[in-house]
Amino acid sequence: MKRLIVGIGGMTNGGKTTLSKSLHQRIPNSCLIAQDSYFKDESIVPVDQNGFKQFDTLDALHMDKMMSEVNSWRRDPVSIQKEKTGLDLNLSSANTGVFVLIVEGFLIFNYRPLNDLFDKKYFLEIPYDVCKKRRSFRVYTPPDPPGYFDGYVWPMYLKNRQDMEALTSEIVFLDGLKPKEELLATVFEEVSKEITRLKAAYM
Ligand SMILES: Nc1ncnc2c1ncn2[C@@H]1O[C@H](COP(=O)(O)OP(=O)(O)O)[C@@H](O)[C@H]1O
Ligand SMILES: O=C(O)c1ccc[n+]([C@@H]2O[C@H](COP(=O)([O-])O)[C@@H](O)[C@H]2O)c1
Repeated sequence: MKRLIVGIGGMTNGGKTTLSKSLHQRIPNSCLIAQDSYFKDESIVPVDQNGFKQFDTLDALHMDKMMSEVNSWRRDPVSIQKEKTGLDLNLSSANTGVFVLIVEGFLIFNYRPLNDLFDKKYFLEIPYDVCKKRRSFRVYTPPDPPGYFDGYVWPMYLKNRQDMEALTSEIVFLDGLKPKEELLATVFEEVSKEITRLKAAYM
């Protein structure tokens, strides 16, 4: 049984969730893990010197829990898939197939233990004004307070991006302004090639 782990990183509102969900739908035997399911409760997230809650850092996330999910999949992708989809796989397809884990999130390449696991890394980027506009339509829990984007989110993006580039390489940067269908086609084609390569190596 072969495994492939694909990372869909990117800026806030770059289009990670949209792309990852479509990719998951298109790829058989795939699972999806989203980093924003692992935010700590706001009551334990500290504020910075400006009074802004510090959500845009690894400390705001239960990365231990996220890693344990990822490692469960690595140990036994068939069981995890069955758990998530309710569908059983026959043994021969379980043995010969390629299982794909899609991991999406804004800090997935900043966390070394996770970053080390990716076979393919994509990063969706969009310009400042588009990012600010898309974010203004999103309602997080808790919602962004006034001034949060310019006072906290954007400066943290710049810092996190610098840290990411110091830590990792081989990232494919994607222009998040491109139509959703085009982004999906690009990534799907590359991942499909990798699946074919792994299948051939298996035979
Ligand atoms: N390629 C795209 N072109 C235009 N809008 C997009 C594109 N991808 C996503 N969006 C929109 O941008 C917003 C944020 O998308 P989302 O996938 O939730 O981003 P992220 O998960 O990176 O925060 C949503 O309103 C979504 O419909
Ligand atoms: O999902 C949550 O619980 C949550 C609570 C507060 C804030 N967030 C924001 O979620 C952002 C990352 O998610 P995303 O989908 O915008 O990439 C990050 O910029 C945080 O400020 C997310």
